[in-house]
Amino acid sequence: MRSAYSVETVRAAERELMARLPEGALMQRAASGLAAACAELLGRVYGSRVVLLVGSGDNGGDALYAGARLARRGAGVTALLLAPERTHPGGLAALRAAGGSAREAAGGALDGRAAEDGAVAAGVAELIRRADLVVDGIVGIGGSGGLRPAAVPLAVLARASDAVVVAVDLPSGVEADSGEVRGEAVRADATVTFGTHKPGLLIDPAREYAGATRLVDIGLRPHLPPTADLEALQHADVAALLPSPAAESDKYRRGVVGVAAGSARYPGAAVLAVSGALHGGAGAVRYVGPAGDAVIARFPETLVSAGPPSKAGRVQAWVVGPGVGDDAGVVDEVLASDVPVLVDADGLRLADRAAVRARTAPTLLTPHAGEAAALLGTSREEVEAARLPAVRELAARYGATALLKGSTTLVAGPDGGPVRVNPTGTPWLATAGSGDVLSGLAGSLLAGGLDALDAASVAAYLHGLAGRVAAGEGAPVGASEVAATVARVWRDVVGGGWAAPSAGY
Ligand SMILES: NC(=O)C1=CN([C@@H]2O[C@H](COP(=O)(O)OP(=O)(O)OC[C@H]3O[C@@H](n4cnc5c(N)ncnc54)[C@H](OP(=O)(O)O)[C@@H]3O)[C@@H](O)[C@H]2O)[C@@H](O)CC1
Ligand SMILES: [K+]
Repeated sequence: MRSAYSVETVRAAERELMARLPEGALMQRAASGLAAACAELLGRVYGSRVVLLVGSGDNGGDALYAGARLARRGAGVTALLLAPERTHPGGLAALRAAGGSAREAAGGALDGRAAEDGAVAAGVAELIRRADLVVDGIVGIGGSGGLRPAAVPLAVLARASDAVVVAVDLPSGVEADSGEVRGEAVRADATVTFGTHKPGLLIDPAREYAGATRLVDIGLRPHLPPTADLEALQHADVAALLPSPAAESDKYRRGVVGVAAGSARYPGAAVLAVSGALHGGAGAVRYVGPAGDAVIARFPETLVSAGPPSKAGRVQAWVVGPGVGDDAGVVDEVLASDVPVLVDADGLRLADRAAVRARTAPTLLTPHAGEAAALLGTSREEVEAARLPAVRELAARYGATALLKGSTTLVAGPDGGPVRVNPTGTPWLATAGSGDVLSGLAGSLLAGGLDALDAASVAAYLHGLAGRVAAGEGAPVGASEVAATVARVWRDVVGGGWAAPSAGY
C-alpha cells in the first residue's frame, strides 16, 4: 500500500523525529536523496549546468544543500534567490563553499525596461533556458494559495526550457493536501519528496505537475500514524483482496450480483454492465430490465428475469442505474433491498438521498465529475479542480461510499478514514460505456464479499489496468475490450509475475 499524509501530520512527525536528531540532520538526509536523484537524472554531473530556484524557507534550503553536493561533483550551479535576505543561511554558505554562485532572481531591470512585480533580473531567463537541470526549491509544504507573483516567471521559464525540472518535495504552487492547482505552478519532470507522499502528489491535477515521484526515506515512517490520509493499492494489496473460490464453493457462496440496468433506448449499458459483472468473480449474474434479449444474446450465461428486482430471486449485491433512463421505480426498489447496492449513471440522478442515508447495508455511488457536480450542486470544473474535497463531501452527504471517476479515481468511505486513490488510470478509459463496465465489476466484487471501499478500489485498479493493457501501444479501445481484458489482468495480479505499471509513482 502506498500512503500519503497531510502536511499537519507530516509536521507533527517531523517535530518528533527532529527532537531526537542533531540540528540540521533531517535536511541533510533530504538533500542527499535529492542530490542523488538529480545526479541520476543528469546522467553526467561533471560539467552540467544546474539552476536552483530558491525560496525563503527550508524547501530552498534543501535545494541549496543538494546544489552544493552537485557543485562538489563538478556541476556549474547557480542559485536564483527569490528572497535574498531570507535565504537559508547554512544552505547558501554550503553552496558557495562548494564553488556554486547565487544571485537575485527577481526585480532587476529586464531588457532595458524598469523592474516590475514579477519581472526577472537580467540574464535569469538565459540561465534557465541553457540549464541542463532546474531544481525547484521555491516552496514546499509551507506554501499555500498558489505561487506568489514574484515566483511565477520562474515557473514559466522552467516550463519553457529544455532542462529537466526536479521539484523539491512538491512542485511549487500545488496544494499539498488536496492536489488543487490554483493559478501558476511549476511543472516538474520529477518530484523528490521526503518522508512520505503528500496527497497532492497522487491526485490530479497536481499529480500531473509532479511528473515521476520518488520518495526519499528520511526516517519519518515510525513517527507517522498507522492510518494514512490517502492510500493507493498496489498489486500485492489487490491480489490479497481478490476473492478466490474455495473447493466447495457453489455459485451462491461466490455471490450472485444483480444488475438492474439498460432500457429499450439504451440496451448497450445493460450489456456492458453485465460484461463487467461477469468478470468480477461473482458466481452468477442476474439481469433485470427491458434489455434481457440483448444481454442473453451476448452473454448466455446471464440469469435473465423480466419482473421487478424484488422478484428476481436471491442476490448478494445490486448494481442499479446504467442506462435506466427515467425509471425511478427500479432505483427505489433496489435501494429498499437489504444487500449492498452500487448506484451509477442515471441511477445517481434518481436516487433519493434520504433513502440512501436510511439504508443499513452499504451503498456505493460511482459518479464521474459531471454527475458528482450535479449531486453536490456545484460545477464540473469545480469538482475536477478539487477532487478530494468533492469525494469526501459526497460520501458524507449520502452516508455512502463514493467513487469519483477520473484519471486519478478516488474512493471515500462514509465515516472518514483514508481515501483511496487509484494508480492505474489511463486517459484511454474515457470512452463511452467504460463506466458501465466498472460498475458491473465493482458490483460483482461487492457480491463476492468485499466491503464497499475495497470493492470500489479493487474494481478501479483492475479496470484501469485492463484499459492500459487493451490500449496496448496507445490505440483507442472500446469498453467491451476493456471488459474482455479484465480476466487477463486479474490473472497477472494474482500471479504476481507482472510488474505494476508505473503511474508516475
Ligand atoms: N517536513 C519534513 O519532514 C522535512 C522538510 N524539509 C523541507 O522543508 C520544507 C518545508 O519548509 P518550510 O516549513 O520552511 O516551508 P517552505 O515550503 O520552504 O515554504 C515556506 C516559505 O515559502 C514562502 N511561501 C509561502 N507560500 C508561498 C507561495 N504560495 N509562493 C511562494 N512562496 C511562498 C513563505 O514566505 P513568507 O510567507 O515567509 O513570506 C515561507 O518563507 C519541506 O517542503 C521540505 O522541502 C526537509 O528539509 C526535511 C524534512
Ligand atoms: K518545491
